[in-house]
Amino acid sequence: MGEQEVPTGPDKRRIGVMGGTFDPIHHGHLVAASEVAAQFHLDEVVFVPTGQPWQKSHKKVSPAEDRYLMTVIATASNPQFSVSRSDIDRGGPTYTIDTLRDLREVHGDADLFFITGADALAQILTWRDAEELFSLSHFIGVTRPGHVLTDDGLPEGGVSLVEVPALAISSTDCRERVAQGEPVWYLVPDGVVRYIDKRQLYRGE
Ligand SMILES: Nc1ncnc2c1ncn2[C@@H]1O[C@H](COP(=O)(O)OP(=O)(O)OP(=O)(O)O)[C@@H](O)[C@H]1O
Ligand SMILES: O=C(O)c1ccc[n+]([C@@H]2O[C@H](COP(=O)([O-])O)[C@@H](O)[C@H]2O)c1
Repeated sequence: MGEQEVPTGPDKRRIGVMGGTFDPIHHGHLVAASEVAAQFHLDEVVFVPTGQPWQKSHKKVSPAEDRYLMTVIATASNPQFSVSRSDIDRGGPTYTIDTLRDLREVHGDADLFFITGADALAQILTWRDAEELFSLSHFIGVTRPGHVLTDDGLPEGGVSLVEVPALAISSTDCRERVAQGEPVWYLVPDGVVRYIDKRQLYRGE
């Protein structure tokens, strides 16, 4: 496993931020967060489920409370992982610039490391206030099967690229499997399988 050197202040807490729609959260998200936490010696990874993901407004997205609870269930057993309601409670469309400002208020002068898959990293220049994002957090792009990981066009020194164990899992595929009556065991944590069943999510989609 690689060890990563990135600029940081002395004795500052190092906090990973894993933003996502998490509809549902799956093992691809969890492995990415775990691997980055290990390689970057993070003290904590905060998972932040989106409120309204504006770039997914053409898609049906499950209620925020269901996505929040699945994220809590999936991360509960890891003492390094926590979940923030910041994007959900702010209301309106979710912009990462707001997420990072909120986390800065809560975590003082900690170093923030925003974790994105290769697909999300490729879109980052379309995000609100893209140029300012890099002054609030370091960005970590992780490999994802089917996507090319590159920092082309992104600010020098603002992004690290990291190889994580390849899990060809997507939330879209999980939703489609449930809709077709196929299993999602071992693609998502056991408690999330049970929660999807209990709340009858993704049926008939
Ligand atoms: N299998 C995976 N490997 C690495 N990164 C991933 C993986 N799945 C998702 N990510 C990253 O996790 C973050 C949140 O992803 P998101 O919640 O949109 O999941 P998704 O599987 O891409 O969902 P959907 O299929 O609904 O678009 C994004 O930065 C995304 O790139
Ligand atoms: O800030 C933006 O404009 C922006 C646009 C699209 C996505 N994001 C963030 O990127 C993360 C992954 O988003 P998604 O839609 O792939 O789940 C999540 O934290 C989103 O809030 C942020």
